[in-house]
Amino acid sequence: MIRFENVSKVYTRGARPALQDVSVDVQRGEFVFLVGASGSGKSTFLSLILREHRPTRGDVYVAGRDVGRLSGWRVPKLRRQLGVVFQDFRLLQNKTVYENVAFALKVIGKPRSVVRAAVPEVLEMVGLAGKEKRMPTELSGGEQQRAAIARAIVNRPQILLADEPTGNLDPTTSLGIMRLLESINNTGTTVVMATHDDEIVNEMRRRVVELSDGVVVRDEASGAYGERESILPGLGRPPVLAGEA
Ligand SMILES: Nc1ncnc2c1ncn2[C@@H]1O[C@H](COP(=O)(O)OP(=O)(O)OP(=O)(O)O)[C@@H](O)[C@H]1O
Repeated sequence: MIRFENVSKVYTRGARPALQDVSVDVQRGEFVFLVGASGSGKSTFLSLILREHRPTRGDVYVAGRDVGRLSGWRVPKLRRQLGVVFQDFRLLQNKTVYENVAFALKVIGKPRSVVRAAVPEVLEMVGLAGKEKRMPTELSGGEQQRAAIARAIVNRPQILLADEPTGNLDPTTSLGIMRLLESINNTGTTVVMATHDDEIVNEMRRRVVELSDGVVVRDEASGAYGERESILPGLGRPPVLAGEA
């Protein structure tokens, strides 16, 4: 579904590459955490999928298309296959929850009948039924992120990209957001999530791709946030219930 083939990205000539010879293959339906220190290249990785930038070397394939070589007029079609959520939610502040989600469909020309059917359904799915008329400022952080996720998936994209979606949320709220992302993934949507949230990565036990200075230093099928687990066995693992061991 997403394939990076020997991808390097240099933003400024002479500067250190933001990504260096990155090769990663994400299958349809996978859930992948992108981890790494600040500046390691996570956002750059996502921006190449979105064709916000083009690779300096190598190729990025999304749903079979070489997105670096896509002509400009095809980029909107690519982006329709991609839902995106951010740490800071990015809701339109002068629109209600309903309008925020409906807007995502209207701008791509969906007829009113589709909007009327799809918006309540997706708001129900993310747990915001009954809060359609609230303005973003009348929602908690977790609810704002749920609204942003609803907006990202209302068009049923094949891929959901999330850049630090729990970065502004407390641990309990974050867990709720992760359960939601998990349920979206369970419907077949491929999810790639950049995060610093070690607790969540350790809890979820999904594939982990770790970047360090733009280089993939780890790619584990069912990984933890960091290597320290191998030093401190048991850390971050779910507690073993009595009788289970
Ligand atoms: N638009 C840009 N122009 C120039 N350099 C950039 C640009 N975007 C990112 N960089 C540089 O590329 C490197 C990787 O940055 P990137 O934002 O991808 O890292 P990150 O892992 O997402 O960091 P964070 O966790 O802080 O969001 C950094 O050195 C950064 O300064």
